[in-house]
Amino acid sequence: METQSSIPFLLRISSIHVGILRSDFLYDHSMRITFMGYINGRMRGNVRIIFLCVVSVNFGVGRAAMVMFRREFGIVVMMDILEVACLILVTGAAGYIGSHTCVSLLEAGFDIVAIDNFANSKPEALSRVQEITGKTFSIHSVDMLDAKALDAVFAEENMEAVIHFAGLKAVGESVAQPLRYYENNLVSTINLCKSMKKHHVNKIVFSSSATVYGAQEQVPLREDMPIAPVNPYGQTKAMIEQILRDIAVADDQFGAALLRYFNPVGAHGSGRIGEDPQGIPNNLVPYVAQVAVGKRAELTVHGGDYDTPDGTGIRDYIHVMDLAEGHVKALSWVLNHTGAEAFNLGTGKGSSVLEVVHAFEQASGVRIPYHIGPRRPGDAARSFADPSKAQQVLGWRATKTLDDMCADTWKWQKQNPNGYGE
Ligand SMILES: O=c1ccn([C@@H]2O[C@H](COP(=O)(O)OP(=O)(O)O[C@H]3O[C@H](CO)[C@@H](O)[C@H](O)[C@H]3O)[C@@H](O)[C@H]2O)c(=O)[nH]1
Repeated sequence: METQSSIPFLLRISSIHVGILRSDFLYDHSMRITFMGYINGRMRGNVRIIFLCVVSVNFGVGRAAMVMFRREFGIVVMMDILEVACLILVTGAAGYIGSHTCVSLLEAGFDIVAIDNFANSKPEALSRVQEITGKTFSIHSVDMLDAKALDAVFAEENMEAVIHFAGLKAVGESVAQPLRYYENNLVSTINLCKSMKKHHVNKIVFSSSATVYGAQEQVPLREDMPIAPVNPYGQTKAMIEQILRDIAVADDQFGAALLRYFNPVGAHGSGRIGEDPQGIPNNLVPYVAQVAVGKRAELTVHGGDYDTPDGTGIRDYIHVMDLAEGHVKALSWVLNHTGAEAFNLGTGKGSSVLEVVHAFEQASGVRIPYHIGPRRPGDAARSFADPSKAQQVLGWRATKTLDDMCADTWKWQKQNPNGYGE
């Protein structure tokens, strides 16, 4: 496996522009391959025509470095004969990781189609994605258990690939309601794969989870370790990974990136989008943020007697914007590859519960009251990634620190004490 970053694209003749060339003219439009005819100003019988073929398929990298003419006068004829229109379906787009990934996709130059049933998320998240990026996209309010409604989206839009986030995700709830989890997560994915096949869409990035590893003794966790999920939520992630692997065996055009996230936290740097848990947060950082903003009295630390330096559990927290960038890299990879591959998306560095609490206190300037309670059933003492495969194959690595994660979470929480509201 080698790092690969070129992007396939659709070609279409889009437009012809004729204009006056001024000094420092800059034609800056990523995502286009532009064929330029330049007629210079000295029209003395020997009109010189210079054809330049300008290639920009860099999805945002070095946009401004495209073409610069330094001529005082002249006529420029620009014919956009080829246009990249790489349209990506994002399922569960309004969710926490989905909405942040939409921002990264749009900023990288992809077009998106968003679908969500808004069972656990708010349309406001997508309005804010449009506000942050200044870009619009179509939004379909669709429950993926409704195969017909889902297929209608495929019939209407001409997608290249899918990023599949949609699914139920609460571990405790999955133990209490296993059938609901198996039905929702598996049937919606099967409906998705059927529509993909019918409409010849054969590339997918799947939102898996480090939870598929279960309670492993050995850390860091590597993709080639056997997986052994310990709750129905984790089982659904492992089963979907297997479904996608099986499709890849049956269809040699099919490509799937299975992204195993560690502990996503943080928010977009604008503070406009972030995690908006329903009810009492199950996860550490949203809970700490709600204590800091005064919505909860104190944190219960689940166990202070683990075999770790301060006795509290260790996890690999990863900034949600690093994770979002990981999806863009995985998408670029999957568009150029077939087969199914799992990738850990983590930092490779573990932090204890108390380290998180103290980093949050630093970032917010607010003291976080806590007490040490009993261990939470099913929790491992430590879990962190070996992220080297994603680095080598996708060319991705996390860059943000725990302090960045806490600062951005705090900004979001302070600006939006009630999340996206009603
Ligand atoms: O109120 C709380 C909540 C959590 N913790 C501790 O904080 C750490 C992190 O817990 P949490 O934020 O709930 O994350 P995980 O239990 O590691 O699970 C997350 O990470 C998994 C991936 O490894 C995902 O699959 C899960 O969906 C996601 O909830 C653990 O040591 C917990 O015991 C507390 O002490 N108090």
